[in-house]
Amino acid sequence: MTSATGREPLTPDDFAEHARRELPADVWDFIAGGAGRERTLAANEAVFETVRLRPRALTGIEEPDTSVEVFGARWAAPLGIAPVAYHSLAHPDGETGTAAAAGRLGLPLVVSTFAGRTLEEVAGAADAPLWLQLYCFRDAGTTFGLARRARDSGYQALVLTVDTPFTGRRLRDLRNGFTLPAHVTPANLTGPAAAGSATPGAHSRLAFDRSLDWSVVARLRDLSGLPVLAKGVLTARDAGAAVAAGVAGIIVSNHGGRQLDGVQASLEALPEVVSAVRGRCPVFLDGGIRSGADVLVALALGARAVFVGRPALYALAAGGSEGVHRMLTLLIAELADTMVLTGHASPGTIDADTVILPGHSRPHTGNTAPHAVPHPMPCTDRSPG
Ligand SMILES: Cc1cc2nc3c(=O)[nH]c(=O)nc-3n(C[C@H](O)[C@H](O)[C@H](O)COP(=O)(O)O)c2cc1C
Ligand SMILES: CCCCCCC(=O)C(=O)O
Repeated sequence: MTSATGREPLTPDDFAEHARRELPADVWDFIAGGAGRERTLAANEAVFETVRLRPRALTGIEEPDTSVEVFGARWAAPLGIAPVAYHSLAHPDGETGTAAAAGRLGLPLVVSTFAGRTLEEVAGAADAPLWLQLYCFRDAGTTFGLARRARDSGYQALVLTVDTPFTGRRLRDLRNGFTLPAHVTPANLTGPAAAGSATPGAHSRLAFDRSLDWSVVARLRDLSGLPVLAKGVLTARDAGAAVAAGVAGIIVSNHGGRQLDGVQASLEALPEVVSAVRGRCPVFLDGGIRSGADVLVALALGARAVFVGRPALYALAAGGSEGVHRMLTLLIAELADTMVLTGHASPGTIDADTVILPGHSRPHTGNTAPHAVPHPMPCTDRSPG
């Protein structure tokens, strides 16, 4: 697991560089790419470059405790792995390798509806919390069957993806004519819900249920007995609808820039959602997290915890399960260092005054409570990557 320069990877970007060399070009494009002109994809990472941290000196903190409690479970850090389809595209270790790596570190994994391993196999490979991400199929029995299997095999929550009536227009995949290699199949699906020979985009248009409304949250919760989170919320209006529908949590996400190109970066949308939720459920974030400092910034703007998507697949491609373990270890170490240097002994004290947002020479000073909501993020100026 060495980079082009022959060195050990030290950051998620180092793993990405390795993965780019390892993977077939069309597989790299499927993972790395976004929708349309990839403006939102670029914005997700670029927005973190615009936030400044405020250090604190002589705080006496020797070893910070990075752990957080989520739905009664202790995570070793406010960090988990976002649902990403088909880990076996990146490495034969697949989702079981990712789950084992996350589990060794006490971090959660959200398993995709389009996992290449069965829910039960993944549950057997991990000690840490598992959540199941759900897409809702036109055949509702398929969706509800997945929810029941998750409950029966010890998954702790369901994550309903609400931003995907069909997958976005991913131009790289269209230009490449991307289809899945024969060995990569959705292990938990059969019949019309399984992708068959169609491209992922075409299959989603045939199989996903576009008639859904927010009442599906209560149906999933009632039949599984599991908490249901909504993933893909970017506005106060949708946050209010999600809370009214009874979600246990919200994941602020634009699907890694793969759905509606041109929407805000996840971090830009976070303060609006946190403000609308008013503490009624925890708010999480994914999109563009590439360092421990990024984790801290998202917490300062109100996230309870964050998830990484592509970095997990890149690390898997670079070094299998060990690669994922290494990448997560680096992120936790970076977070711990950043906490010491900004004066936080635990995630619960990371507040809005820890950061300065673009356009503000001084930090927000009105409310120093943990997870206070600072000024809205102004739009950032950027070009597609
Ligand atoms: C290759 C790939 C596959 C994905 N598959 C799913 C999926 O099956 N379900 C889902 O809700 N989100 C899926 N996502 C979106 C991720 O859950 C997450 O929102 C996004 O990757 C976060 O951004 P990041 O990659 O910058 O960390 C996928 C993302 C990628 C890159
Ligand atoms: C119909 C198969 C689609 C897999 C979708 C995975 C996903 O969400 C993604 O962003 O890609």
